[in-house]
Amino acid sequence: MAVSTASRLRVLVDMDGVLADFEGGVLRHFLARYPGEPHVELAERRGFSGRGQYRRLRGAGSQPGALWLTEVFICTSPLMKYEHCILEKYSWVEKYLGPKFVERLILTGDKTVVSADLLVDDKDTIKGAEPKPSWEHILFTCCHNKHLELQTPRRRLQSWADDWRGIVESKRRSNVEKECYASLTANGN
Ligand SMILES: Cc1cn([C@H]2C[C@H](O)[C@@H](COP(=O)(O)O)O2)c(=O)[nH]c1=O
Ligand SMILES: [Mg+2]
Repeated sequence: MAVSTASRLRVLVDMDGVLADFEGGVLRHFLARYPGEPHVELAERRGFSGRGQYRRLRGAGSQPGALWLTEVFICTSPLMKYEHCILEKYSWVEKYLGPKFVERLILTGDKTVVSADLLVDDKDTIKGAEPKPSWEHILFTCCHNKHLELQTPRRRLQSWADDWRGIVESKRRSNVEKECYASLTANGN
């Protein structure tokens, strides 16, 4: 069966805060290392930078899914202090998602230059060299962003129990509609 290219969808799925419990891990690590120190409960987290919120505090005192015709890549930014982080990210993906996903791991400091239809990511603002990224950013709800009100037409995915299939299918429909419209106008209709 011939399938139009607009039906094929590429989805980038972020790692920290989306597939891996980055915030829970940081808090557990902090409590183990600094027992009794003031800390930020997950319910109190605001803003992407946990480090920033901890600084202010001190100053003051899995399972991506895959639908037919949907390519899924893991798209993650390494820490600037990258010595351990890169190996750990590869090992995490191999351990929890399997070797096939290791081939689908994209490490980049700039997600705007990666081409895809959707990017599921917990970071509320994703900026980079490309002012108009090809993907639509779906904000994955996380403790630090759940209080943000999104401007229309921005969309959220509350968790992996939420309707990610609906988002993928609506994107596919919109791509197919755009392709039909483009071919109609190209044919002078
Ligand atoms: C300070 C701080 C850093 N991060 C880091 C952790 C990851 O290396 C990247 C985000 O990676 P992602 O796969 O693109 O989610 O930033 C963070 O997530 N939060 C922080 O507070
Ligand atoms: Mg993230």
